[in-house]
Amino acid sequence: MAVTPMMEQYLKIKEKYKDAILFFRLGDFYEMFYEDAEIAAKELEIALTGRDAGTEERAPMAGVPYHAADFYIDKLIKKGYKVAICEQLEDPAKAKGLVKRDVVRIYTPGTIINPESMDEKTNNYLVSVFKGRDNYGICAVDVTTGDLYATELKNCKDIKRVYDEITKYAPSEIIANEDFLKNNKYIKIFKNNNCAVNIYEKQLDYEEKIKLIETQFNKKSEELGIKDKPYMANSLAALFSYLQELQKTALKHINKLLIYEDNSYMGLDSNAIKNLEILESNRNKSKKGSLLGVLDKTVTPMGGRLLKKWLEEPLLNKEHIDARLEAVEELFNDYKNRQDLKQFLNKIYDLERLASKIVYQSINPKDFISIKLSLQNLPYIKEILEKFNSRLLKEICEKFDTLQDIYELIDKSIKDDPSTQLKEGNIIKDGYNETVDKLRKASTEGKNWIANLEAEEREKTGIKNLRIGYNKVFGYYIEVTKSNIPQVPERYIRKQTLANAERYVTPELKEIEETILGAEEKLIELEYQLFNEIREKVELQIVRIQNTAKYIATIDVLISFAEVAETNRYIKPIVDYSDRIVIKEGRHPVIETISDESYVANDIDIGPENPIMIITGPNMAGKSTYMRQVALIVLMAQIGSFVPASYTKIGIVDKIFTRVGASDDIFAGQSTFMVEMSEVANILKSATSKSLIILDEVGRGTSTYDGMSIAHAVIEYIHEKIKAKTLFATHYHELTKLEGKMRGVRNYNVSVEEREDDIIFLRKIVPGGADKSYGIQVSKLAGLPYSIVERAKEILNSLESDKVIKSELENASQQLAFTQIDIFSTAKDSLIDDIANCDVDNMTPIQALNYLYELKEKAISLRSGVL
Ligand SMILES: Nc1ncnc2c1ncn2[C@@H]1O[C@H](COP(=O)(O)OP(=O)(O)OP(=O)(O)O)[C@@H](O)[C@H]1O
Repeated sequence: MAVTPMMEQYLKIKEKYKDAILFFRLGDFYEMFYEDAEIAAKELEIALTGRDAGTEERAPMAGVPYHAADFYIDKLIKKGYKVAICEQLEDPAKAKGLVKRDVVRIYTPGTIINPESMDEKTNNYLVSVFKGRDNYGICAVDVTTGDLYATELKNCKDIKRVYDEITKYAPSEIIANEDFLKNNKYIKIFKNNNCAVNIYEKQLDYEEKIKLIETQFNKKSEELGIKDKPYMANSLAALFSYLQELQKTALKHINKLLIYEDNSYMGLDSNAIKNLEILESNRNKSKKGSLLGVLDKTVTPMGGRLLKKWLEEPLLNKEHIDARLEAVEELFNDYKNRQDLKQFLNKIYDLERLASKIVYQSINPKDFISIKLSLQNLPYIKEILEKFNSRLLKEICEKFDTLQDIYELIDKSIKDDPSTQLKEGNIIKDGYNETVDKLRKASTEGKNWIANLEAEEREKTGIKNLRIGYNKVFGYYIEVTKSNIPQVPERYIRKQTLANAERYVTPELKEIEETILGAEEKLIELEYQLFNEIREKVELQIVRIQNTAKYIATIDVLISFAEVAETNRYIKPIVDYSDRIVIKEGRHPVIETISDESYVANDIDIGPENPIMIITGPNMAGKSTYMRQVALIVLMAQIGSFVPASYTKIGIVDKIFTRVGASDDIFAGQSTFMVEMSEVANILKSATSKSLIILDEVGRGTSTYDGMSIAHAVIEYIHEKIKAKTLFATHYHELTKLEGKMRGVRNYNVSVEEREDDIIFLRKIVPGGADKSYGIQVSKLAGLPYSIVERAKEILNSLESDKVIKSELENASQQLAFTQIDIFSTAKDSLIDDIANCDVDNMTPIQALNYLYELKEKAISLRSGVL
């Protein structure tokens, strides 16, 4: 049996889009067939039916209504499918034979353009990566806003670095050349985070690739800054050809290429962003409980997105930081104008995403009203901006384009309450176009004619409930109920019989109908055409709209900083190029807002002569909080925000590193200790004297001695080679001995007060090392059942007199002395004497451990001939 012509058409198109679910437009529905239908029925929870395909078996079919398609497309995309939209390319009513159809757009996670389904304060990035040996080109685009960023990583042997760069964008889709995907353990992490990762390579000559990019921006490669950046150019070319294939439209809103270098911003790797809980809290993966959660008081989606970007890209240039800080200060001090500005910002819609909808031709008349209502506020915003004097606000004010010509165009052309559908009319305002006015008159007058005719016919026939109605099949008709049929005059022509009524037409009614319907049809067509013309006119101004949108975003973030500073009692930090970090009465910006206990402020003062702080103290005392608070205050200062402290002077930091707890690599299948060590290695490789390093219990992942030795060696390396400012929290109290031995090392502890069996956390950082661990007391505080705490104490006591442990320690120390260390016999004798004279039996395990540690050091010194 031959398949039906429509099915043949379907199969032909489907053949070209095998990897996508094909939405095949049939009238008011998108239908899916065969396997696509089965997937859609399951994933979208819609009915699976069948359709005669001309074959022996009916073709499985599932469909969604055209008007609700966005919802279903989103659902499939979120589940990782690609969706191809096949439209009718001609009016079915006018088509001769089979309606022409073809795919007009393909949606993937990184290319959906329906902003309603996204969090408005989050960008949706598609990242393109090109790898050539150890060089990488990376670019990221948000097609809903037109934002495009690109960078190149040269001689990059560390794939984690590339992972960090991509992770910054939290992409929903990555395309890359095959090389990049080969043996790349991080791909799994992206996929686990619901990011689609696929190979995409366009077989073009390099010259053709450059041409493709130049055409997109209408600029030469020198001007674009990609001339000597072949890897970046490759990634950009792949991106644009991919988008063109998918979207089949010119991408006019992607008109700016923002190139940045490795050192354009403070280096913040994915670990730091995660450990410092900058964008989301680690506990519940939400904005609440993160720095972003505290700082975000933005009122526009554009501001919300920009704030995220600023948080990930703290500045390095004092002048730029100061410009932001001065603006925040001015807004902070001027409550009245700040509130006025905020009130106007509050009325502004997402201009960036609306501008993109113009390009994609998915904008509807109501969206235009949103644009108009937004633009209406811009002159007031500019007026208020004129009252400010700080550099940044002045500059924004000067460049601020109020877009009033666009406002006027929309105002005079689009109705205030238009329909959302383009093909329903009711779009164009009266007075904008003469023909529209005329047609509209004809159609409204036509309606009066109908009303008059109805009254006339009632009069003539004496049928009181005679009524003129309309439906799509018969057009206008006269309806008479069954009981009145005997009164129907002969000139009525019967058209339809209903249960209780009959429907008729008359020649006169048909004449009026023709005039009305002709006018309405023409009106709808003309309104549609005019709407497209207006859209095209606004599209020409898209860059201006985008620029204004960015200024609005900037003002919004600066106001947000000022508001938070006021609510949370922040102060303006001083930034300079000194190498010191001085913070007085600093607080953790997040913990201070969510903690039940009142927050205890702490100081820090580290610089070239004392760059390393070793911080000891019991569990729960507040070591991690303190270290994170220092990093967060530095970061806040460098994004231009005020900070939670009473005084702050920050010597600009080039990178912040953190080594705390678990990281993404654990998910890539490495052991805790492996991850810990490779992270430490990475920090030691990348940090400079201008960096800030936070190390929380490094060495914990292995046995005590190994761990302690590693911690010791790491501190030594940082002290001698890197000289970075380092905060090192540890439970190894032995490390506090380094204070006397290395000049730049200082001991601090988070103080506690011991009361009988309990401890009280004072949360104050004080000089000196802690001398006890209080592990059991802390577990009691943490709610460990009483019986277990008591049992733990018993065990501790028994351990303290446990001979087995002591003799093991003794054995170990003897082994150390005899077998491992090659030393002169006299020296060896002195060690043996030491061990022999030592009263191990009367030591606690801790003392014994300390003793062993001393022995080890002594043995090492002996070997190097120091003694
Ligand atoms: N300065 C402070 N003021 C008030 N509360 C604090 C302060 N510092 C820490 N806290 C509270 O103490 C809790 C524990 O702090 P933190 O996790 O920093 O301890 P820690 O010493 O790092 O513990 P561990 O060694 O077990 O990791 C925090 O969650 C917070 O609620």
